[in-house]
Amino acid sequence: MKLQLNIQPLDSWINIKNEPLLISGPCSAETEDQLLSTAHLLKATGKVSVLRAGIWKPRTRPGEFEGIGSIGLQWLKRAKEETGLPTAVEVANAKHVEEALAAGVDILWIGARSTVNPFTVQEIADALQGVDIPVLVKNPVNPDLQLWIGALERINKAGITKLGAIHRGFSSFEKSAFRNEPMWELAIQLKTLCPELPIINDPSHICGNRELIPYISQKALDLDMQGLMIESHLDPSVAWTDAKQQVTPAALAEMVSKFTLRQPESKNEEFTDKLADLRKEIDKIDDLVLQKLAERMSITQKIGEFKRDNQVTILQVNRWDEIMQKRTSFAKALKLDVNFTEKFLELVHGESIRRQTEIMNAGKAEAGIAAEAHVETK
Ligand SMILES: C=C(O[C@@H]1C=C(C(=O)O)C=C[C@H]1O)C(=O)O
Repeated sequence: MKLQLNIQPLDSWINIKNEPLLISGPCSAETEDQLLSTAHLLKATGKVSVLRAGIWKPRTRPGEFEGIGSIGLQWLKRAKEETGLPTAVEVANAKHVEEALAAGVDILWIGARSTVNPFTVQEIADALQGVDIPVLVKNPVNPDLQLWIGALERINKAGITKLGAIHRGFSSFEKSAFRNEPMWELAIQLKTLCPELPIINDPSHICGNRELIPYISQKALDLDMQGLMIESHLDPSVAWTDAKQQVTPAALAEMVSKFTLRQPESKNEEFTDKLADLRKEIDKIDDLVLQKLAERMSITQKIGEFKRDNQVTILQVNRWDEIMQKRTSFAKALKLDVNFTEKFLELVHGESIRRQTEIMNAGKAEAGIAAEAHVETK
């Protein structure tokens, strides 16, 4: 089902100075001088459309720098007066909203740690009733698309139509090269559910280091995201927060000048004809893959009946191990990604087991079988 949000197009509420839309500024406002100097340097690049700065910082443990607080709003006001750049801050409760509105902040964003809590989001939404201001909603910390959507809906229901999402990646227990796993598929799902919702990528929080930011930014642009929020600091080495992931305004400008900007579609006839031909080939192959999968499933069902009649368990680890070994080395030879192949085979195995469970327990475990099928198709 499509997501019904009442939203206005991004370019009707942000004056995009340069493609791609770039929101930049320090992770935290530290001193008036730091914020103003950074703002002027960003403005001078000619590439930045909005100045961001965190002034209320949610920290995991007490005792760390929790943001400069309300005084930072006055610094942002000055930065805007001096540079002409509209400003954006993170708000995490009704008081933040009221103060930010009173100080003339142009754009508000809701952080990942707030998006996870519907009470917090509702409090912010209530404080925004009757206000006309753009709001950007970061994805929740955990990979839960429904929570992200729920927060967008709450803000939209409060009457905010200048609405966007920020993709900042998701926490994971697994060790990874990223601070937050991009899990692009969630952002893609959100875009599929609501194509008119602008999604802005936040490579700084996905990467957690400067080095990977160009790669993630380019990928986000190639996935047709509408903009980037990149943290910058006049001297990242002395930044009070997130020192490793901030870049200087000069490095930002250089990075952005190297991005390749691509269009979501082309009207070139030669291109569209060739694309249509290639897509026809894909359609045929997908049909064949599905037919073959259906054939495979009917054989596993036969095996299920055979096992049921001979009192043999469904799971056969040795056989499964053999399949994984053989198929992944075949996949390698075919130049298929091994990780992808493993994930695909695991899905197939799961479905094969589910079908055999149905056969083996017919009439005995209807509710459980239906529940598993439901989980898998959700
Ligand atoms: C189909 C079987 O049952 C299970 C499913 C398998 C499969 O889908 O290939 C392999 C091993 C078993 O865990 C089988 O035993 O061969």
